[in-house]
Amino acid sequence: MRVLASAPAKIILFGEHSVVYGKPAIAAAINLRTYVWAEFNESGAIKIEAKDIRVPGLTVSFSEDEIYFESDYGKAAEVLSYVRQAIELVREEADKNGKGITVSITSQIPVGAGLGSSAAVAVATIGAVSRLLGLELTNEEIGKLGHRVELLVQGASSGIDPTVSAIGGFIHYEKGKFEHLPFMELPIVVGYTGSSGSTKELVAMVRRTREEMPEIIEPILLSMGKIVERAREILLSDLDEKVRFERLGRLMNINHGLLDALGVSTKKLSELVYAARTAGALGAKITGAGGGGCMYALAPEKQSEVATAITIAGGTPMITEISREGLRIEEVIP
Ligand SMILES: Nc1ncnc2c1ncn2[C@@H]1O[C@H](COP(=O)(O)OP(=O)(O)OP(=O)(O)O)[C@@H](O)[C@H]1O
Ligand SMILES: C[C@@](O)(CCO)CC(=O)[O-]
Ligand SMILES: [Mg+2]
Repeated sequence: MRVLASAPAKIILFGEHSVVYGKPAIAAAINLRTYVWAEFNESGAIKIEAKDIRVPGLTVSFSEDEIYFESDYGKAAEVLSYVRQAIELVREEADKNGKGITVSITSQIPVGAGLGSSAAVAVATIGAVSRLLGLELTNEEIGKLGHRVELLVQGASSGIDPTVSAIGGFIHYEKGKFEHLPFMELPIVVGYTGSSGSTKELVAMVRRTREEMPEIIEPILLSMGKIVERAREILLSDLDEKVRFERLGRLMNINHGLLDALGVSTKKLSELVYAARTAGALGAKITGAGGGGCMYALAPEKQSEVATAITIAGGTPMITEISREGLRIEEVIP
């Protein structure tokens, strides 16, 4: 039997980092996906084929007639830890530790770019392997297992990324609980800096700063939570669309400034943010953990101008749509 599952990327509209400290956040699934095939193998081992992930620490030596490969096994194993933990959690749930499983991954989501590649790979793996093992889990339950995977690998995770990847759409999230917001098309442009950041390291860095100067960092986190409350009110209001976007844009700009104050922006991210605003975006901010990766801009009727400005500033624009669907079982071959 072979099973193919897929799970989407996400953007965090408001509230990354503060959500780790129990504040609310708003996120949406987007139409870039990670695909995972799962099947049994005869060896009894877990085998992971990650087709588009770079292996760190690989050295290749060429002599006259031979090629030698050396790899830093620690680093190579670490990069696959989300997938390994996802498979192991499902095997524990299914109480079927004995069978070998091969998992094969292809992904459209840039890695370490704030678009939730870690959550999508964990959720799609759990989806495929749980179906292979005959477990009947809801998407919400799979999102919770995805959260456990992120906690095991990163040490800290709010759970917003695996939740939105599993259930899809547009959500308000707070302390493990989510609420679907009314589905709406948002005129956004995502700008990718081309560099990456590690969520594990960025979350740890914010934690250290908060421990060092709680009286300064706590009010910033509180303020981020208030931004989310206002944004939720605006999204649920019957205000005219133009007014709604203007207000959301202002909140995005404040949220970006606070993320910058936490130290998670980079020169390139801020350049893309300012380029987008100059080209007419109503608001622009980092999305996800930062340290590289992506920003997004809200740009009604200005999406192509903003995309051009992001390109000129050295980034890669992506005009994405919100994905109603979360985890999907694409194929089951008996
Ligand atoms: N296609 C993939 N195959 C295997 N592992 C992947 C894949 N995509 C992502 N990962 C895992 O996720 C890690 C990146 O996760 P990280 O949380 O640091 O960034 P992100 O999820 O892309 O961004 P953010 O958490 O800010 O949304 C990679 O180092 C790798 O371990
Ligand atoms: C930085 C963070 O808030 C969002 C990463 O997309 C981490 C998390 O919520 O787990
Ligand atoms: Mg992640």
